[in-house]
Amino acid sequence: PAVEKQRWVLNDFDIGKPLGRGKFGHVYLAREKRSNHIVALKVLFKSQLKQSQVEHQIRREVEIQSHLRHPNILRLYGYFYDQKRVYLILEYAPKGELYKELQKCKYFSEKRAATYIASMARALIYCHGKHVIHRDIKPENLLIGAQGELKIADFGWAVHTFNRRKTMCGTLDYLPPEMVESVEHDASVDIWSLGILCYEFLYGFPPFEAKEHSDTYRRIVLVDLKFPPKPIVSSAAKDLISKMLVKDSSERLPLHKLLEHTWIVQNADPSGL
Ligand SMILES: Clc1cnc2c(Nc3ccc(N4CCOCC4)cc3)nc(-c3cccnc3)cn12
Repeated sequence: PAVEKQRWVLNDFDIGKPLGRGKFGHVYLAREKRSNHIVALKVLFKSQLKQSQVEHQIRREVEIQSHLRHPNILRLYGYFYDQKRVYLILEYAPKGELYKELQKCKYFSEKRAATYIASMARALIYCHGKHVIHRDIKPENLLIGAQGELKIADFGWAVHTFNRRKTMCGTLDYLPPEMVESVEHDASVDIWSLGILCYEFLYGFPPFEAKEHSDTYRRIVLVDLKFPPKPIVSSAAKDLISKMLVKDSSERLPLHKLLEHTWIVQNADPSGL
């Protein structure tokens, strides 16, 4: 559509209040002057991107997110840049950041948690169908839409998995580095992270949290999964989490099976908002 070909410039927007600070710059509320369309404008400083060598990551984020269309994935409408900055034109999420909501509530009810997890599963099924792995599912990357629905934002760590044949026929010798750089993991990394997210929604902290990184690392590789006595959580919820946090990635519950799990069927709001 025409909007895709649009060459945006900063002057096309009225800039509003800062919504918050990201790692490489600020996010502002903004209004596109011709359409009066409200958007979020993420401003990234080229100097900082260069310093942290993340230009390719931003380019990948734009490439991937601009092609995804799903109610639970934040839209990326376009981008532009000037001398010093890169600007991402993003869908505005009117109810802000999910992790602040989780901090406020401490933990979510089983109905709210299941509704969020079901919508995340549907968004990830959509991504995986397009050979996109998010790889960075966590509360900080989730925003809340106008009807309270979850929006996966920040595809900074997403990758496009080449639907490669398992064995590369012929020699690898002629493959460029980016082809040989194997996407060492597959889409099941997002199932694991969704299991962590489900646990954190229900208990208020992630399952393998520890003071030292080395302890967290050990608890993850051992899958040292414990369910505290409080808050009281149904055995159906614990059963689902136990089927997602499995060391062998091929044994993790597939996302479409998650949507048929008793806990989801009995607790998720079918509107999926
Ligand atoms: Cl991208 C993108 C799209 N929409 C948002 C958004 N939306 C948003 C809405 C509402 C409220 N408020 C609601 C009333 O209470 C005060 C906060 C905050 C953010 N925030 C961020 C963001 C990013 C970094 C830090 N902090 C917020 C990024 N966004």
